[in-house]
Amino acid sequence: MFAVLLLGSVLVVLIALLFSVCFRVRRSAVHYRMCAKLPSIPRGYLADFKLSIRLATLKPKDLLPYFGKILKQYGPVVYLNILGHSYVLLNDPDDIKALLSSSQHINKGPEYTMLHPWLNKGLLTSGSLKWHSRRKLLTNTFHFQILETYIPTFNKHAQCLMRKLEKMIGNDQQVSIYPHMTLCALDMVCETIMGTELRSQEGKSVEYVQAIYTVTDIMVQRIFKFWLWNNYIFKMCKNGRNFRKSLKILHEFTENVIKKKREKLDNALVMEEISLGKKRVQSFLELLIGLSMQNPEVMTDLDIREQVDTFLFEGHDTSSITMTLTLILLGLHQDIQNSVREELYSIFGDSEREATIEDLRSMIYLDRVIKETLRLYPSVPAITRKLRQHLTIKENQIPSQAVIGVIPYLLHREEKLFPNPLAFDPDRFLPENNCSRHPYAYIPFSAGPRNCIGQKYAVNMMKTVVSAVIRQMKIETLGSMDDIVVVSQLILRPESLPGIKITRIKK
Ligand code: HEM
Repeated sequence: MFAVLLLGSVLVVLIALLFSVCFRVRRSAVHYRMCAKLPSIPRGYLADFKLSIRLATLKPKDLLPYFGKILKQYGPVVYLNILGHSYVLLNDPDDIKALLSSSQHINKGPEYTMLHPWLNKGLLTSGSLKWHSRRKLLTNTFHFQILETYIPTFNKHAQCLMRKLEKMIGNDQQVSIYPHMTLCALDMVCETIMGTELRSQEGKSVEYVQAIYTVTDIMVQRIFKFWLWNNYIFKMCKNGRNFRKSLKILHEFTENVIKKKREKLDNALVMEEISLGKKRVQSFLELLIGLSMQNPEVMTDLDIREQVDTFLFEGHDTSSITMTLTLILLGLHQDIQNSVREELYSIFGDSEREATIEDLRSMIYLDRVIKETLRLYPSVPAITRKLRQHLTIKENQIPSQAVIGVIPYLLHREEKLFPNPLAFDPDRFLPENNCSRHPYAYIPFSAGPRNCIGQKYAVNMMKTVVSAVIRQMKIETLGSMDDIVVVSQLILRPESLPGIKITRIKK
């Protein structure tokens, strides 16, 4: 009897396995049949293998131009088979709208899993279920009334930056502003969102910033170098060891930020008020700590750390490169810089007072300058999604499980969307020019339900810093636009930038 039962069970398991294999093979066959109908670069085992090798061996600075060439030759919809994985590049605003505006296609591509050891399932990397509840929760902490309270902190750190830049005035030295902008942005994000002073501009968190560079650099290498995909191989190689070392620095840093905040809130009464919802929640870290007290299983320490890591990274790295490039581009276009300064004089006159939220709103021309900087150099140069269902775009149907890549860096340089695309011209964003443009032709903050939660925050921060500099200093860039060399490392990073010369403006 026992033997019959055992035999029966084995049979059931075998049949289930057989069905599962058949289902997968069938699904895979359907998948590849649908992919075969998509416009593509030359196909075949050899061509696919060559493509994978090419991507793995390209220099980082050549990646975006390489995808640019592919899109020019085969686009705007191109299928790529990278080691058996289906990728589809989209470069038409209508198709991009179909993808990004959908509430179905909100799961990120597999490259984001490389971020998991660092950001775990923070807002940027989480999948649908967790993402929905967290996004709803955290959106409140970016309400415009809360953003307004951040302006004095932005001013404080902008003034600290000014004091550092002033030391570089007049001694004919070439200034590399990117490291200064990075630390300034980090101080701002940490103090506003986390409510904790970092003083990185005073030389306190250099190790953290260096660790971010190491981690993002290694992650991008891993995305394209398929032999590093395997966890064991990765762990054993030099890159894997450096990655772990830097990760330790990053996690200790954020754990410290959280610890400091917890200490600040250690006053039992304040804690009680937060958990009872009596106190107005000011920073998002307070909100998360308050929730973890009410419901420790729903908001664990790891849950808090993943959001802190995500917001510190996304918040400072994206804005610092944009502020740097805005100043460099203004230094290359003196007429545009003068127009920005005129606008600032019309707002502030000769006064040296700090900017208010109303002032920032009045900086309409500077707004266009920042938009144009983000057009040429979107801080997030590429976005991916993994389809959970088929996606229909015009005559093409892309199967579920395919990974879609949208590359704002290339989209924003399309001649038919932005004539003379390499020219720096803020007037492209005059209302009369905006209204005839497709809303998905310009997407530096992405679009749809998974767009950037920090967009307004970032614009306020960038206007505060750039206006503080341009009100008091003349920037001259020593070089040309060709000297701006950027690479895609999940976010845009400079490979080399022209230096600038700073002169004080005589009043
Ligand atoms: C120039 C500044 C910025 C740019 C260009 C930018 C751009 C973007 C883009 C394109 C995305 C979508 C990424 C994707 O789909 O993979 C995104 C997401 C995100 N950004 Fe920003 N960002 C900026 C500043 C900020 C700031 C200041 C913060 C926070 C303080 C922030 C927090 C986030 C978060 C948390 C997400 C994930 C949102 C989600 O998936 O729901 N960003 N950002």
